[in-house]
Amino acid sequence: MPKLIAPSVLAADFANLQRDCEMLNRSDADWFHIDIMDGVFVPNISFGMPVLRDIIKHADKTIDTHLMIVDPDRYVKTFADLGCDILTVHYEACTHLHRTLQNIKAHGMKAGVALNPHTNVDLLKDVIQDIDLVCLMSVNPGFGGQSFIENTYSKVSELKELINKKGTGTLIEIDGGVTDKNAKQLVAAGADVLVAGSYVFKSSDQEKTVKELRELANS
Ligand SMILES: O=C(CO)[C@@H](O)[C@H](O)COP(=O)(O)O
Repeated sequence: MPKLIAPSVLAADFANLQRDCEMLNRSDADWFHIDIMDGVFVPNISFGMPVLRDIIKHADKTIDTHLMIVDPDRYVKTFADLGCDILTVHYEACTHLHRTLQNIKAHGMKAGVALNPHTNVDLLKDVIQDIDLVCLMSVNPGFGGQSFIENTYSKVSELKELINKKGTGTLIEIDGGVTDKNAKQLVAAGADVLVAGSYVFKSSDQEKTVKELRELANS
């Protein structure tokens, strides 16, 4: 399976969201990565349902939604109704993670779990068979444009080993500080999906950057 690129819309120009969505539609991006932040689980607020509705209206690719919110169960139905394809919740925000994952799947979405940089991948060993995607945070969640945490490579390898051992086919997504400098090493360690925000949207030729990052990840 080819390695996937999921540009993070958090780094888009919010005054020109339709333009940026159309750029992603034209580009080699595989998914739209959407960050929802509540100002409680993380010290930042991104955007909510009305903005997400408009993004989805203009997006013609898989909608990969990363919830950085407390008590995500409250909104599972809402995100399903809006048209999200993948719904990722934080391990650290879920008291009953297994129940939350079943809830997401019951609403017709793929279920993802994100881990903060300090959270050990071993904690997923009893639930990995219920997870479609693990999002390893390679920065502390809450903001775009931060530096990649080098310890991520060993976490990817450990997680890949767990997934292979259990034979679950769970995808590994890396989120935070992804660039051409770390993409190849992340893929070599076992990553399947690379999220890139600033690296794509702050570049002078965004479509070309997506194309080159995708080629690099699959070389
Ligand atoms: O979830 C987050 C941040 O919390 C990410 O999705 C960022 O949006 C990635 O941005 P860059 O680090 O690539 O700028």
